[in-house]
Amino acid sequence: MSLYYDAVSVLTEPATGGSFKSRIYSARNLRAAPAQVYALIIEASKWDRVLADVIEHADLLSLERKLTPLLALLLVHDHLLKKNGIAAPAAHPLRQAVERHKVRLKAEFSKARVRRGCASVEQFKAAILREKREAGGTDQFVYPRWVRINNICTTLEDQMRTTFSDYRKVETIAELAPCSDDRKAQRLLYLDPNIPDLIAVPYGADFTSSPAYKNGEIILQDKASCFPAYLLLGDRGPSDAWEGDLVDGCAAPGNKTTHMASLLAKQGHQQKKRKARNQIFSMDASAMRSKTLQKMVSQAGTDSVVTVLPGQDFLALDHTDPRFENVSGLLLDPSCSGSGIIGRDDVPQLILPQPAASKNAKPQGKKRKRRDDDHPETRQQPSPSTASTTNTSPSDENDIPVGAIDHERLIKLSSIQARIVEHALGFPKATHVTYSTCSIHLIENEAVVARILHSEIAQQRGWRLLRRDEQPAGLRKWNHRGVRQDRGVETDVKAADAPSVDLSDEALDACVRCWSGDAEGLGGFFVAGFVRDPQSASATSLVGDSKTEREEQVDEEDEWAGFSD
Ligand SMILES: C[S@@+](CC[C@H](N)C(=O)[O-])C[C@H]1O[C@@H](n2cnc3c(N)ncnc32)[C@H](O)[C@@H]1O
Repeated sequence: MSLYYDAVSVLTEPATGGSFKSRIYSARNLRAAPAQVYALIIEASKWDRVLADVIEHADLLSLERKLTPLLALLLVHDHLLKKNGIAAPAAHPLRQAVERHKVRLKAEFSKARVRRGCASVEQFKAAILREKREAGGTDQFVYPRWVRINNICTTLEDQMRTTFSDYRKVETIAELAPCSDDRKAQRLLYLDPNIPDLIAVPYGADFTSSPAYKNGEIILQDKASCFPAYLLLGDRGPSDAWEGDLVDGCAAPGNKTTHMASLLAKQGHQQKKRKARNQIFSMDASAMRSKTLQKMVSQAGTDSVVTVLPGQDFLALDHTDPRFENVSGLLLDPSCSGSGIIGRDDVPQLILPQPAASKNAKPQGKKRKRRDDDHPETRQQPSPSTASTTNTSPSDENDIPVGAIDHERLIKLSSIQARIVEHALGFPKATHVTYSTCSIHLIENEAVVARILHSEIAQQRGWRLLRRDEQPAGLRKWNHRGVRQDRGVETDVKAADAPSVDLSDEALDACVRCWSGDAEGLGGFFVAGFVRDPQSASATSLVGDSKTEREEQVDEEDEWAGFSD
């Protein structure tokens, strides 16, 4: 019986870091085998609509008051669909609570199958998976698995000859949509037109045991997360290779750091000839997350290019420190509300039968998708992508959006975000800076950009936005650009007070956006680039600014409690 209790606790406890699967496999409090718990949840989630119907029609929850909706669904799944039935002794009270109703349950299950015109359980399963996709809209919007080729140790051509040799190229992301239960079997591949060396494959594809993944030749990184490094380093070649050192100020787990290293490697022929190689200083204020960063840097083979500064607060970095005197480019991807992160199929959102008490209030058999507040036992936080596909979760690095987002919190976040970018603008030789978030909120995106452009440091030193026509080719043709007003977001702000941003059309066109729920297969994301003419200002006036920043930081100490360690 521990299998079912474990599955219930996994589904109801708040999500912490890591993917759903990795959380189960690393959980210390499970008594059943993690593989069994995971398999039960995944299988039951495929059948949830049917099982909820069967349980409601059999009146199981009214007749067996000990069963909660979630426990009932898991038990009935095994009772009806597992060869050996419920994994508990025959005399166990909960097993008996289900088996007492076996005739009714079986009859309702058969009725549901026949209603769909299916002759076998296999046909039935295919039909309900189709229904699920249609209901979830996932037949229209495809969220693929994104794979970035790591130019430090391989090339796209090499990978096409090896890891992807038996994959068939398709022309659109829509063709990566799952069309059967077995998504892993579909060896389809889409070459991304915006980001060089980026591939999309069907979401179910698993590379974690492939040599290319283990050797760091391929990195699982969402497309939007590749925008900042590409915007910063662009399509440079041997003749105009990047000059100077780079900083990734908010770097863990390290996707964008290793992407910068990979882009530099593409221009690397130059580096061999030069005495001084470009260095990347990569840091994270969280000591714990810096360990992941260091691990990722090593796994990607970038140790010789990247210097990790563990536990380093970017705002405390001294502009006059000789180590940073050649820093010309900085990438800032600070903590944000995470409101652009899509749940995808990480934590299954189960449709449950109605609990006995509320059932009489509604016509029998009517079902709706349960909201979290209907059933405390299903309360769970959305999980990533993916993000992060490098076995880290945006929940580690950003706030997790649950329902409406607190406006006060957004204001605090945006103020730190702006301070972080303004600090970046003060490095004496800096000429290029990118700012990104996985938030969909104007206040964390375009509004931060406007605030930065108006800042004293930006004005003094001649910083401006990198215009669309100056952006790398792949981003120039990306059509989702900055917005003047929030779109489809849920906050506690009244419509009349909703902010709008004072940026010119050209400035908005310089901002790059991604949205979930369209044909691009991404979550919400934002990135903008800032540039300056190196001749346009001196660095001397900046030392005083940085002291003030540190003083301000003490005032806002409560913000720093947000780190996960
Ligand atoms: C969105 S995550 C970064 C993800 C990372 N860029 C990647 O692509 O893998 C934000 C990170 O910024 C770090 N952070 C926030 N404020 C910071 C600061 N002032 N200095 C350094 N790191 C900071 C957080 O600890 C968190 O790990």
